[in-house]
Amino acid sequence: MSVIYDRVALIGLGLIAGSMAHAMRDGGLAREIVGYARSAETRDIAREIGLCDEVFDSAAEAVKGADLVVLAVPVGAMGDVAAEIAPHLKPGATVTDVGSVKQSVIDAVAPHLPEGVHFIPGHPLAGTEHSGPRSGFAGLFRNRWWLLTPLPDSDEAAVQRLTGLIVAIGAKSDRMDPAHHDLVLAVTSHAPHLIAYTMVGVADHLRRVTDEEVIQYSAAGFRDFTRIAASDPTMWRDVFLHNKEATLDILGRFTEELFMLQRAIRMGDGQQLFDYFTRTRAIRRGIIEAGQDTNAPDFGRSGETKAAKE
Ligand SMILES: NC(=O)c1ccc[n+]([C@@H]2O[C@H](COP(=O)([O-])OP(=O)(O)OC[C@H]3O[C@@H](n4cnc5c(N)ncnc54)[C@H](O)[C@@H]3O)[C@@H](O)[C@H]2O)c1
Ligand SMILES: O=C(O)C(=O)C[C@]1(C(=O)O)C=C[C@@H](O)C=C1
Repeated sequence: MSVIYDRVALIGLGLIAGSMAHAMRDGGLAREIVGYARSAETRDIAREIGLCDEVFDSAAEAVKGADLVVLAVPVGAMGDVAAEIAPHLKPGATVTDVGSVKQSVIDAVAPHLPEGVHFIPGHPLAGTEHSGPRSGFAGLFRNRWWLLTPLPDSDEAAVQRLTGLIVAIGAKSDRMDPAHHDLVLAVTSHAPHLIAYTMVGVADHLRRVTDEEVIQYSAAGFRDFTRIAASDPTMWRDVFLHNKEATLDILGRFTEELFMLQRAIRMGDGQQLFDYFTRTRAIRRGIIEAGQDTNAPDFGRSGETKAAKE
């Protein structure tokens, strides 16, 4: 493959930036990959494992001369990072982000960026419960969606070039309106994470009553919840605080459905339960038939756990 950007600067050196670095290097997609992370420990690890060609001690230094700047920090930190790098950006550079929420990132970042710099917000729909500079791997984005939410005045050539990188990394690219993105992700990612966190919290309370049985005999479904609930607390705190309206809307709908099923159980209404589960099974089968179930089993790669990062 051929070089798409001469110099790429990764701001934040965790799971997503690290996976991009591996994928870009494997594909020869950038002549030079440089990076910056806030914590000195993360920068030292990144240097030790050769994650980038060079790791700088400031974001301002890292973005100098970069053709593509990727903001890969928690969504609550995007605005401050944008303010810090803005005076140092090369004219004509593209700035993108990988945040899990789009409208609030646009509101926080766009006002800081100078004219002549192309801001193209994005979100790869791929991740694991691991984080930190050791957790990335080249195959993370393979066959996964990577959504772009360009602004009305985004430069089409710049969007095409970024799309070229995303496709070369192995992902599938699509465009979406930012508010619509936030609603869709509230359903497919944000509310499910909150439910997983809650379920594991409930089990933790119960564990004290049942003397560890809940954890010891945890079945596959609950294990999946614990994987999700091991995700990074900073990242997910920021997701919920910055996609508040959509998440609360979906959680309201979720609660109504839960009460409806709760009532069916109480009333012994087996038909209602059966019909409901038949409908949800058909949805799952539809996803598989459409080839959308790309959650390959090798995603549980070694790396720091979210809790042990930074
Ligand atoms: N993990 C996922 O499943 C996933 C998937 C898609 C998108 N995202 C999004 O990607 C972004 C990064 O997530 P990740 O999983 O790579 O996180 P991570 O915790 O693995 O890495 C985050 C990096 O940002 C750095 N950082 C934190 N605050 C900073 C600040 N104020 N200034 C500079 N650096 C800072 C940390 O040192 C770390 O290097 C987040 O916005 C997240 O919403 C995550
Ligand atoms: O597989 C996982 O660990 C994930 O939760 C990844 C996941 C998701 O919900 O699908 C999490 C957050 C992101 O913004 C994108 C992807």
